[in-house]
Amino acid sequence: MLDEVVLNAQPSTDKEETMPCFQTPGPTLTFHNLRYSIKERLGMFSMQWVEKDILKDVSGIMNPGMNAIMGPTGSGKTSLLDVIAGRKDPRGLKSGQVLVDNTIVTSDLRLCSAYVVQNDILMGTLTVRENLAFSANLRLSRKEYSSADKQMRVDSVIQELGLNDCADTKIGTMFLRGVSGGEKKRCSIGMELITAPSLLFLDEPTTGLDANTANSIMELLQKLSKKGKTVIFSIHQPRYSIFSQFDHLTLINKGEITYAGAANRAISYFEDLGYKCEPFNNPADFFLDVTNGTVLPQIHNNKSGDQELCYIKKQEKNFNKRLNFPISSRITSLDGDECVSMLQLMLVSGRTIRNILRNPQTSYAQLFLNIFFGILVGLIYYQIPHTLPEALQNRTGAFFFLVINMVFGNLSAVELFISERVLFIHENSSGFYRTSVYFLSKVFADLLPNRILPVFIFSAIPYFMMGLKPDVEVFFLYCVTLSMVSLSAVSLAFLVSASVGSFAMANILIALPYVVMMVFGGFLVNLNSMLSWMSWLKWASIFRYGYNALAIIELKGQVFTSNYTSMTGDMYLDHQEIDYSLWGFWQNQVALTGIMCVCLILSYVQLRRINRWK
Ligand SMILES: Nc1ncnc2c1ncn2[C@@H]1O[C@H](COP(=O)(O)OP(=O)(O)OP(=O)(O)O)[C@@H](O)[C@H]1O
Repeated sequence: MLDEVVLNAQPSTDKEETMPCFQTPGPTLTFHNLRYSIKERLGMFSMQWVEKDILKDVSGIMNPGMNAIMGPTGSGKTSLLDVIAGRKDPRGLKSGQVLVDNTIVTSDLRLCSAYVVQNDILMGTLTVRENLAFSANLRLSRKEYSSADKQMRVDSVIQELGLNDCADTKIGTMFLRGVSGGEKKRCSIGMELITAPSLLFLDEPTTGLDANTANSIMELLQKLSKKGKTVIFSIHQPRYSIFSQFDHLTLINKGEITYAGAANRAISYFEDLGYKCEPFNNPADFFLDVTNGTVLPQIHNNKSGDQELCYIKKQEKNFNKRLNFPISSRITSLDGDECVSMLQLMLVSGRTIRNILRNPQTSYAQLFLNIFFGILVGLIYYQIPHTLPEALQNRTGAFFFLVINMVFGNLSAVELFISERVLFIHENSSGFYRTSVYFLSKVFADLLPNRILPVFIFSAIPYFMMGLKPDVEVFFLYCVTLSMVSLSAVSLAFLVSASVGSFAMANILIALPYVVMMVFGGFLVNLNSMLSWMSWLKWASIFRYGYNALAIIELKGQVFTSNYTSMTGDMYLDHQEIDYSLWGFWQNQVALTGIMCVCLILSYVQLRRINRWK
């Protein structure tokens, strides 16, 4: 269920408070004997799989405050964070439980907690304020929050995160320089704070930031934790000023916990075990050296990690007494699903349109390409005569060329879902909107305006330059045919785009069906003389349906002459075995509509099947 989710959100009556979204007390999270494994193929071509444990029977507690998960590269920090945040594929969890305030939670925890990913995932063409408003509008209940309340929530998050100066600056894209890395990270945190979560997960929040920016991000997190939130984050090798802000430390190495307890007790714990932290050494570096085995104990000590395990057990006992409300009560999906879906559709479509308008390079290129090829086709087939053989050869050639342009001119559609894949996965799994809403927003806001309008421009230019039938109805049917060809080609590109994650794969996969369809289009090869077991492919050819429909509307009822003979268009269509009856024409449109619908339905199915687990 990916309906609107509100976690501990304050009702609108709280709006007079200065920072209502940061007031809630955070829960205590514990995890017990977690064993998480992944399956790996033995060799590249091997059919055998082995299970590799990446978390080995780990337990711990995270109380309200700053909870750091630290360890060397590949130690399992992110995996531990993802498992306790409900973001990792649950099939890999072989044993163990995660409890929040003494209630067992499943992967649904992701719908009622906040998770800030390592690589900021934001819409680059929108400003900081617009991104935050998008999160507020989709995730705050309409029943509890008026538009003014949501606006106020956005303003308070901007103020709290110190984003005032860049609130109206765009995040930035490949073509557009936007806010700084630190501001982007703050905005990502703000996207989650909009729902006033009391439990906040962050995956390596300081990675890629300079020392000062990293420090200010951690100060911000500490400020939030002081207001009672449970902040849990993975971090690689923090400097001392950052380490000193931790309340609780979980040290992990090779999937096993080497320390879990108060951050300020960690040094004495390791000293008790015989490891000595040199004066002026950064404790974080010291702990990593110990876990890596770079530092050896200076005195032999029989104490083991059991001492710390006792500490964990004692804590467990304490928090077990505190029985708060069950976590499930935090998930408040709204009544009136239809209304919610319509609102989501409006908001997501609005963002898509805004994104297209602010990033118009592709649309301009598409329009320019259409005008260019329209004029080119018009010039090549300028004023086609009614004398044979040019009359038929040029007309059929022009139709096939038009269809080719229509199909291949829409290749750019393969990028649609690929370019936003990460954003979609993040927002969808965090409960911003449903898959169907995202899909329909693309259909309404991209497919229709971006793929039909340019077709009419492209169709009109060569039609009059070529001197085809001067008849309004015929011109209209000609435009409808080319639009249908365009839509079915785009739908196929959508299907490929929703099925794969990389442009390289998408280009290979889309080129293959387009070329096969072109060969079976009825112009390059006589389909009646083909091997019978291959000729069925003509039924799946967009080119064939488009070409046949154009040939019918232009050639039917025309007479072409030469010095010695004359030939009707009907005779030519008969000869090509093209059914030019009324149904004969419309069955091409029905087939194109069918291809379009099947491709769109399959695209939606593919979007739903995208792996949302990390
Ligand atoms: N889905 C997966 N498929 C294959 N291996 C995985 C998967 N998830 C985690 N691993 C492996 O588990 C180990 C721990 O990975 P994880 O990303 O949790 O480490 P980390 O401590 O966060 O590392 P880093 O600091 O480099 O991000 C690594 O060896 C990693 O390759």
